[in-house]
Amino acid sequence: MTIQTVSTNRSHGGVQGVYRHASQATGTDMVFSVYVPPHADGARLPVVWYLSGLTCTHANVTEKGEFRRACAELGLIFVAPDTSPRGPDVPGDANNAYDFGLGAGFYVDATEAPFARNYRMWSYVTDELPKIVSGNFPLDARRQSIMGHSMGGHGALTVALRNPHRYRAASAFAPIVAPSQVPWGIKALTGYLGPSKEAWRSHDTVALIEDGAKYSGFLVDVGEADNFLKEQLKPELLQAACTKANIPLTLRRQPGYDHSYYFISTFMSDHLRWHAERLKG
Ligand SMILES: N[C@@H](CCC(=O)N[C@@H](CSC=O)C(=O)NCC(=O)O)C(=O)O
Repeated sequence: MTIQTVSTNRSHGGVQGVYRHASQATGTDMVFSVYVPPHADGARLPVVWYLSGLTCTHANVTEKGEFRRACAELGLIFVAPDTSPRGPDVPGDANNAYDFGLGAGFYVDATEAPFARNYRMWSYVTDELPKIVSGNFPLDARRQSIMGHSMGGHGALTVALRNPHRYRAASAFAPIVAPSQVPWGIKALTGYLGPSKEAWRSHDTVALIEDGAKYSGFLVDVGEADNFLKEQLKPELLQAACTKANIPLTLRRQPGYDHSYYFISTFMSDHLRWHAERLKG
């Protein structure tokens, strides 16, 4: 499991790195970023995984997420994977749309041809990448948490609900909470998993909760001026499901904020503090 260093930069006393490796999960090269905060020699640190949204690579949050000052203060490693496999032989959307295929892996292991060969982002983010990061960075695997934005918020919440003992905290910015019920999700889940809605339920936050998944609680921020709020995000469905299942949800509706990294970066340090509280000890 060798990784190649693409770049490293000193930042807030720690190191922001970008790395490349050959992925067995996706059958392609994959690029990810890791911020390691200043720390004592030999220390093992808690880690926050960040899953990005449609059209993103590792670079969007790395360059615009404004997480490093808080991670340095709180002693958190921050890892940002890509959102899909990429390469000349990787199939994408037939019409080059932004919401399927390249940059839009939806954090599932595809079962449908021709996507099943490469689109294995569930295995990548929950299995292969954690092993690679554990083997190359000073992380404490007992202290992990996960967050994400939009499609990545969907990824973070579903990964946490299905692995509640591994991820001690989960939060999201503008997550797609019920992909089975909204256009982005219906397109992606049909394309990757096929038409049977039964197969979608384990990749749908609201359906997972309806089906009995439990979690210690979520922090979710949405912008009230987000153009995707009503058609694609539908936070009210998460609120109803959490209320019914007695899952604590802190849902904050932020007036005037949209879907962009201006929104995410504004509330990033709140989320990291919330994670750090739950990653203590
Ligand atoms: N190009 C599309 C919208 C694409 C978009 O807004 N992508 C978001 C994530 S959306 C849900 O997963 C994003 O994070 N973009 C990258 C960025 O740096 O802002 C359109 O124009 O409608």
